[in-house]
Amino acid sequence: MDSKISIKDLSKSYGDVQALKGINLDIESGELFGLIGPDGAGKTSLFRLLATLLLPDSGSATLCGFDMVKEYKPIRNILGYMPGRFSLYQDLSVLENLNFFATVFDTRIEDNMEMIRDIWLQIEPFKHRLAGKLSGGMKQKLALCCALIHQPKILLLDEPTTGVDVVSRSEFWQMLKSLKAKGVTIIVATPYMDEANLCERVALMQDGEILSLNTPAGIISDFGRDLYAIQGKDIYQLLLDLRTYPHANSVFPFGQSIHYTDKRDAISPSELKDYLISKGQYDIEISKITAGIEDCFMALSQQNKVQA
Ligand SMILES: Nc1ncnc2c1ncn2[C@@H]1O[C@H](COP(=O)(O)OP(=O)(O)OP(=O)(O)O)[C@@H](O)[C@H]1O
Repeated sequence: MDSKISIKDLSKSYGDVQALKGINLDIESGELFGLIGPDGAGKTSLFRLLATLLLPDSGSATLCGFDMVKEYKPIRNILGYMPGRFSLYQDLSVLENLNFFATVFDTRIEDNMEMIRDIWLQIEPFKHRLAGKLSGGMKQKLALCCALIHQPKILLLDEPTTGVDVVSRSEFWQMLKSLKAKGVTIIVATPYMDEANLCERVALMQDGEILSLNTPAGIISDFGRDLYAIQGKDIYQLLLDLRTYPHANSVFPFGQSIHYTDKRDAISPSELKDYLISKGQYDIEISKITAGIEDCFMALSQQNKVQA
């Protein structure tokens, strides 16, 4: 069965808040796709519409060829949804949770073991432990097993790695790659820009709109400006001084440095350094760097706000 997702002009508002503003998106069968954006971008609203838990104000979507509104029943059978926050029963054991989700879909754990075996083996030693007593990483693995127990064709994962340690995050992405190899179409929503690089294609979202839709490499190659990392002793004053530099195009704090682009095509770092020294800065280091997804997101977001 073709497990494509096709979204056309999808909009959703809650009162005055326009959560989704005419989203158009096609996701191929078996693709590992990322919805990347900060809190409030509209990722959960899009998932809840696709999971047939909300009705759109306008627009449409098909999943595996089924219409999201008219054919919601077959969609519920071919879709696995792991919501961001609550999805497990904290006062049921690991095994009881899994059994519960299997029963909801009128199936049995043993009939679907092939699909979940790799993940299940990691949590089986804790099968009698209450879900509420599991670590964050273990809860996430159990939630993934529960979302997969009916062998869905499409899997929606809403911020699955939020609040999870680095090792569990990396293990989780490894699991997603194995699921993709089994042919499951996967959409992962995440606020972590670095996770974009683990997807085949991503949509960068903000304020209910898609700012860019491409492969991670394509998004980076569209950045189109020289980017500099600037360090100095007083990072906050450095930020203020750069923001008042007449040639500054963008100035964003980034860890221990400031990421800077200039309005001019070519710049002389020594001229910029002289300006900063004239402002009382010292121990300044300026180095040209390659843009990351977060730099691209900031640039697109700034551009979008200027156009609005
Ligand atoms: N039930 C609701 N009632 C009113 N406003 C809502 C509701 N659900 C979401 N919103 C608003 O819609 C916008 C999009 O929210 P949504 O939850 O879809 O975004 P998100 O990217 O998933 O962010 P988050 O991680 O915070 O959930 C936000 O401004 C949010 O405050």
